[in-house]
Amino acid sequence: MLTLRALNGGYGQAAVVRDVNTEIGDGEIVALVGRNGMGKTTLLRTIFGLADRQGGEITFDGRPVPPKRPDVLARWGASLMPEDRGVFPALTVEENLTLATRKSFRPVVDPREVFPLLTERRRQLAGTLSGGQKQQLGIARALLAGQRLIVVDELTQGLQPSIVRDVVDALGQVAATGVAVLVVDQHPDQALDWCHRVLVMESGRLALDAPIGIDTRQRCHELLMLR
Ligand SMILES: Nc1ncnc2c1ncn2[C@@H]1O[C@H](COP(=O)(O)OP(=O)(O)OP(=O)(O)O)[C@@H](O)[C@H]1O
Repeated sequence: MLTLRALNGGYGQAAVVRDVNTEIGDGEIVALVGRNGMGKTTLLRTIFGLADRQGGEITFDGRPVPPKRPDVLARWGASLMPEDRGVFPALTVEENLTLATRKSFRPVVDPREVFPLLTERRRQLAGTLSGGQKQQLGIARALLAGQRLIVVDELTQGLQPSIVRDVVDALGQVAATGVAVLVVDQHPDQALDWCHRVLVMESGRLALDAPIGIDTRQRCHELLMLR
């Protein structure tokens, strides 16, 4: 579904993402991990046309994705929750959810059931929510808009463990219907427990791209120096 070929990206003259090649299939849940500053966010931004594509190709369901056109991927059913959560602070919670809703698509998991708080606070301005509450709203928006692909930068940022479990469960249910999921997680150790495949970024390149298994875990630990 999403294919990256020899992808380079960054900001103006600054090259950050270098020669990334990978493919994410229907229903696959992929974790993108790496130490701080290794280029995870820039890779996501390059895919979505929010950073400069400096070379390479991106295809989505076989169609070439033009650079600098976030609207195209959105129209094709891909959603991104960026690191800053991407909520509209001057709109209410409900308005934020309505804006993310697609006319012809209802996700298999209702984000309002995953995050009851969003119903309780539906009339509150999103800018007045706490960090963890904004995170729930951002993920809910990504679930509503992600008909084919859901991408979340820093999935567990600010979330209590019980909510993380609900989110992971929801993403699993969504993926079971064929939606692909790509998440950056600041707790790679946890992500390895529930993702199907892991991408490890080092200095803008993919140092590892492998299904989760005993060898993968060990290699990941070495690359991330978790032990
Ligand atoms: N707007 C920008 N202009 C120039 N360089 C940038 C910009 N944003 C990020 N960078 C640089 O790109 C590199 C990769 O940053 P990026 O945020 O993609 O890494 P990351 O792996 O997501 O890190 P973190 O886990 O800390 O968010 C860093 O060296 C960073 O300083």
